[in-house]
Amino acid sequence: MAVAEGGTAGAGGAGGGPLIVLEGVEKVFSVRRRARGRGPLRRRVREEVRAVDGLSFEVARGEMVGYIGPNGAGKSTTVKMLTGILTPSGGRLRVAGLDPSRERTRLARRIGVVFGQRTTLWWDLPLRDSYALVRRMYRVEPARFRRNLERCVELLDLGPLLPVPVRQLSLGQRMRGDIAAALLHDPDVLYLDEPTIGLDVVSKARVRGFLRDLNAERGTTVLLTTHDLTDIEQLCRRVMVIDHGRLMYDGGLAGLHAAGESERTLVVDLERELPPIAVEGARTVRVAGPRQWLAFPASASAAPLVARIAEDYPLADLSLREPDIEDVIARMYAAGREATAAAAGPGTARRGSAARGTAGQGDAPPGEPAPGGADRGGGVG
Ligand SMILES: Nc1ncnc2c1ncn2[C@@H]1O[C@H](COP(=O)(O)OP(=O)(O)OP(=O)(O)O)[C@@H](O)[C@H]1O
Repeated sequence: MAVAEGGTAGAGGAGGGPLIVLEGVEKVFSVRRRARGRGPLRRRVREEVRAVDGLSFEVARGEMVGYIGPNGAGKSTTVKMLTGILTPSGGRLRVAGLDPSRERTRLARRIGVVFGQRTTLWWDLPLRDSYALVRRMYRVEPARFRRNLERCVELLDLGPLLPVPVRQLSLGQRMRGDIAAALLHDPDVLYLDEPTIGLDVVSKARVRGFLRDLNAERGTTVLLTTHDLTDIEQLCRRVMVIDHGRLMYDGGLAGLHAAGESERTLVVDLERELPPIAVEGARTVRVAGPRQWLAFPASASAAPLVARIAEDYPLADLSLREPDIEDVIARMYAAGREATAAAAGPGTARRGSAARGTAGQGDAPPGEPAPGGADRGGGVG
């Protein structure tokens, strides 16, 4: 596997080596669906859903990795296998040297999990009491618990919230509360699923700042699932893209933009209505009164472009729009498919291969499918 640029090599779980290892991991669900046709008496047929399909990667201790992909790509299924909630149908999986599904209790002491859309806190209890329960569940020594709680309270500004029942907290307050709960037992790995979803700009900045410090100061390994590219931009030097249960890309964010040929948009407000702006390095894609939208490659810097526009046009205001993750992935996926089809000849398009590092560098063939078992996953959290 390719450890991304900036990936920190380090000691793994039991000894040296990476902290998270997946080798050809698969997860196949067996679902029953009504057969095609009409009428209420249609037969129910059993179908396989290959949620994770030959996934291989490693994460070194201290890395902060973005794990992204479109809806239904297999991200949650991967995280559920990493936490031991689901058993893989095939392949090999280790976290901190442990087999998650077989050694789930031991692993629980080494990992923390935060789901943006659900809470692991007790709805009717004050935040403080939820933390006391977490301490008992994880059997955290009192001194260590006090130390960790004090740190989280200070850095996440939780002091005034400790006596408040969880149900009375705002989304941003609850998210900070959840992040603290996941860290009270000093986990080696933190899995974060959409930690900034629905948060306002200030709360997002606070959560991101906290995660950055946590990673820098304590070396906590973080696997971050998000639909917000700014989360990745500000936190992760490495990003993995998964689609249809397969690794499509593993590398830096700049390489991802290049692979998806994604574009950012500069929204320019002029002092008056003018013909479309003509400036090198961007193209005007929309004009509405004095407002114009200019698209430019996401891997390029906006600064020289802004300077050029300001020099030649009466600028009133401007803002920058990041590309949407789904859009970047869709473009990357289409580009990969076209490249593969072109290489294989006419009429032979197949699913894109994993791009590593930067676009087009060393495409790897998708994992060979292997026979899979069938079980149903429970919810996480
Ligand atoms: N318990 C289950 N039983 C049957 N199919 C499942 C189960 N859990 C997930 N799947 C299927 O596996 C595929 C991957 O789902 P998964 O939840 O891992 O995607 P995801 O990348 O987390 O998506 P999202 O961004 O929407 O959360 C989907 O097709 C989903 O319908």
